[in-house]
Amino acid sequence: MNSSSDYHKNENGGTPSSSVPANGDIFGRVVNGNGETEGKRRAYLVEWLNSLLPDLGLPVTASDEDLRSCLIDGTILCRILNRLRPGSVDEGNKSDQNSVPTSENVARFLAAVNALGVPRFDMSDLEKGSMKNVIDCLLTLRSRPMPNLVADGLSVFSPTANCSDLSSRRDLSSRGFCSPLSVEERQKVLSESKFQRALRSPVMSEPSAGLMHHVGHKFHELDYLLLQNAPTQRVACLLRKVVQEIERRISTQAEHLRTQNNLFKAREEKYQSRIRVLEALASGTNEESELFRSHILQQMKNEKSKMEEKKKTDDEDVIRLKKEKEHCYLEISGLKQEVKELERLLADSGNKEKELQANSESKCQSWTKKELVYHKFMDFQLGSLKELRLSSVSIKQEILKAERSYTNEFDHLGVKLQALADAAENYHSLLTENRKLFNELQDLKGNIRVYCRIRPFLPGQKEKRTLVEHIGDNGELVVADRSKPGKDGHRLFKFNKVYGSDATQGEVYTDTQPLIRSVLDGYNVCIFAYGQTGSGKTYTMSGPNNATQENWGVNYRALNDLFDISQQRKSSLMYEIGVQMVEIYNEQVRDLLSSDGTPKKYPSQITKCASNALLENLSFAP
Ligand SMILES: Nc1ncnc2c1ncn2[C@@H]1O[C@H](COP(=O)(O)OP(=O)(O)OP(=O)(O)O)[C@@H](O)[C@H]1O
Repeated sequence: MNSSSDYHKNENGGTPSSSVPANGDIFGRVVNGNGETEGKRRAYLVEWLNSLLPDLGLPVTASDEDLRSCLIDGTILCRILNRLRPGSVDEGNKSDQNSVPTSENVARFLAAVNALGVPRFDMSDLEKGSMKNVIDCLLTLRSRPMPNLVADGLSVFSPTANCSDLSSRRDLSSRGFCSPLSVEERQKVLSESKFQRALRSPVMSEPSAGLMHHVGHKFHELDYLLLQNAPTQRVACLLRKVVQEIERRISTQAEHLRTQNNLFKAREEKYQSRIRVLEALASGTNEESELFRSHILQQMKNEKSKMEEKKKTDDEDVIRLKKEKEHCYLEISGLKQEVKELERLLADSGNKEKELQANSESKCQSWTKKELVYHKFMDFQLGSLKELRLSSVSIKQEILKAERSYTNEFDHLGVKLQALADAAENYHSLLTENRKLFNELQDLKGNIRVYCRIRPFLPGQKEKRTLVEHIGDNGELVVADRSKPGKDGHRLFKFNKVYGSDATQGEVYTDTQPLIRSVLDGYNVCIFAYGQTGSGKTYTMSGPNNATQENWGVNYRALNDLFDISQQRKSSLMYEIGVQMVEIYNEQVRDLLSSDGTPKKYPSQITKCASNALLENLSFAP
């Protein structure tokens, strides 16, 4: 019963979202005028009419005259009735207004309303009278559950139709031709009505474009969420919901199509059986029944053709819906793949997020450690900086102090330097005087000095006895030859100095060394050794073979002093030192520094000697 009530409510154009109460009780109260104003009732009516006929476009604040001008030709009234009960009345087409008088449309509407038992209005009310009756009539239609005219065996025919006469219908009804339908037929018709309602339900009435719009809206929402960086899980969930919604709608559509198919088949069978019954009846009746039969047959044929057309249209709808279904399946499969891809991406992003999180945590820890280290380092550096500042201050003070002391010292040094400069001025004169005195001393010692050195016995001569009897400090040497008698046995020799057999190379050089200084003072000096073979000349002048510094002879020591003294005097004097080396043997002079490597004989006797004591035509090594 509830579904039936809902059905009538929907059939009458009530919508749950409408601000006009869909409940008939409310309109009943409006009709009864229990406090509601006429304007409000008219507004209710206008709103209902707009919802019933969306193309009507009446303003809610429409006046009685607006309503009258809208309803005066009767076309809208017929459309209202046909919307409430399709096929109830023949609608006058706007384009046919010239051919169909407007009064006929109103008359058809009034006849149909009268048949429904709804309080009607007069033509004059609509033309020029009060619109109250018109509004009452329409609101009653709105509020009253609309009887199923077919189900109730009622049909509103056009006044011009042959069977519009109610009496005829009553006759037919009494003969059982137009009697109320059986319970089974009622249920079928009711189910057909349910089917039609299902077709007009939000699911079925929602065209595929609307469905796609809904899906598109979901995707638009998805895009919006993606743009808003919504969690990917929420996006995946939303996609799943979209897919589920599409699947649900497609399955609902398929179910309705199957139901519709079954209904059409059942209805076709019913009409076929009815045709067969009527044909059987027609075979044995009179003229009246023949007429009725032909009428019924014609009507049934018309209905059959209409149903076939409708079936054809529905088949086309089925094909179209199947195509849409396939298209939706394809879209669903695509969406599923996208969902899988998104889930995979979600998993990847989750893993990456974890990795990044772990990396960021480890980096954060390392940076924290580094920060601590840097803080410590900075503290240490700041401490060091403070110490440096303090030390720099103290250093500055010390520098200032040192500067002052250096200034004082410089003053003292200036004084000393002045004294040194004064002393330096006298230095050269003193030095010259010193040299002069030194060389005068050398002259006093004698320009020619003869020293005697006693050679010790060689290792194989230990059994021999020395002839030296006495060596005096003043250079006396007494040689005693016991083999010779008298004075010949004792000979006295006088030298500048006599060196005993135990005298070292250094002691021998001690008396020669001042002469080297005289050389650097510009005097010519000659040192030579004289004696018989094996007496020790080479040993004294050069030293033994492989001699060390300790055993150096006079030559090496003299050259060494030459270089030392010249180095000491290099600030004031520059010396050029060279050497010539010759051997004179058996009155032959040999150049020992000859460049060809072999000592060659000097070509002539030494007859010339340059002022600088160099031998002419002899090799000179600088
Ligand atoms: N003062 C000395 N102490 C130790 N040995 C010495 C000393 N004088 C000379 N001799 C040794 O005596 C030997 C002869 O000496 P050296 O060759 O110097 O004599 P010479 O006078 O140069 O001989 P020659 O005229 O034949 O060249 C050498 O073996 C040398 O080492």
